[in-house]
Amino acid sequence: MDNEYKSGFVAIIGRPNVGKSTLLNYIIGQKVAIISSKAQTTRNKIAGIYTTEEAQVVFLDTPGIHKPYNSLDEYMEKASFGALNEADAVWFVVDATEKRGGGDNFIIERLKKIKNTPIYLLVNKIDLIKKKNDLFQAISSYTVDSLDWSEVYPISAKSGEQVNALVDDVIEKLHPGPQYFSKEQITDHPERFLVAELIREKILQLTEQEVPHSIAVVIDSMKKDGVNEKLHIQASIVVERSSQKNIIIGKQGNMIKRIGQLARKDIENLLGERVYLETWVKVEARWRERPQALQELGYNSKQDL
Ligand SMILES: Nc1nc2c(ncn2[C@@H]2O[C@H](COP(=O)(O)OP(=O)(O)OP(=O)(O)O)[C@@H](O)[C@H]2O)c(=O)[nH]1
Repeated sequence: MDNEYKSGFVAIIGRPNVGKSTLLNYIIGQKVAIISSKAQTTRNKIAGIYTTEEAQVVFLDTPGIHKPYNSLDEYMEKASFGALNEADAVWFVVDATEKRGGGDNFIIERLKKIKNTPIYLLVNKIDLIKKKNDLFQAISSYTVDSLDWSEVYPISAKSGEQVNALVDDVIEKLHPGPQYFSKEQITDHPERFLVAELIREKILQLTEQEVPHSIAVVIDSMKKDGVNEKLHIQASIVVERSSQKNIIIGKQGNMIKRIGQLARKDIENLLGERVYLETWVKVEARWRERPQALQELGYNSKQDL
């Protein structure tokens, strides 16, 4: 009988928008990675921590992979492949409703270089597939002329179908190891980071087109003046052009108000306390192309890779 405590790292990788963050959130049961229907939502490697009496699994959620375009994209790509080197297992997630494409092949080629680590194929969004044959075709497009997957799981990160079996399976394959984090901890990122991500999530959800990729959110301060006081959070929303600033502020400040209201609700749920949220919108021309600006805005390669 094997009573030893097990632990390990599982990297979740895949093209943008395939449902990696949704899967992580389903498993952890709390909002640790932000979700939106716009691609490239996840920028930093986020560890979700799943702890049971028998095992602890640290999940590394990686930014979606695509061809590097600017400094920020390069940073995102490095973060994704960096996570693979720390992993005891890799979950490659694909979208059952999308055809296998160049982006998938690019990742598959990189995955081929990994030795001695179980690599799973997760065919996600099966709740959207109506015909059995369509699912069969989706799966076989990733199994033929591809990697020799350790396991193949058709799943739905949204409804949770097959997700528990998948988690049990990966735990089964982990080696004995220590419990790295306390059982209450669900992520290793500081609260500030999660708070900033929740604000960014609301902007992504409420604005359209060019604005989303040109924003960063920085938490300037988080403090409490007294025991019974609300937690006072000051946040800056950084954009690249003044036209974007106008969009985020909205007519008579309506947009920024709405962003603040929705973000505050989620932040209060996350932290379990009342929050007073103050936001400013700042213009920083071309911040995505300047490594210095990326560092200042918290995309610190030394710290995060
Ligand atoms: N129907 C359905 N939708 C899903 C499922 N999983 C994810 N989605 C949706 O797909 C979209 C993208 O999900 P995310 O979890 O943000 O995808 P991601 O892979 O983390 O995206 P990036 O952060 O851009 O890399 C969201 O609108 C999700 O609600 C699923 O199993 N079924």
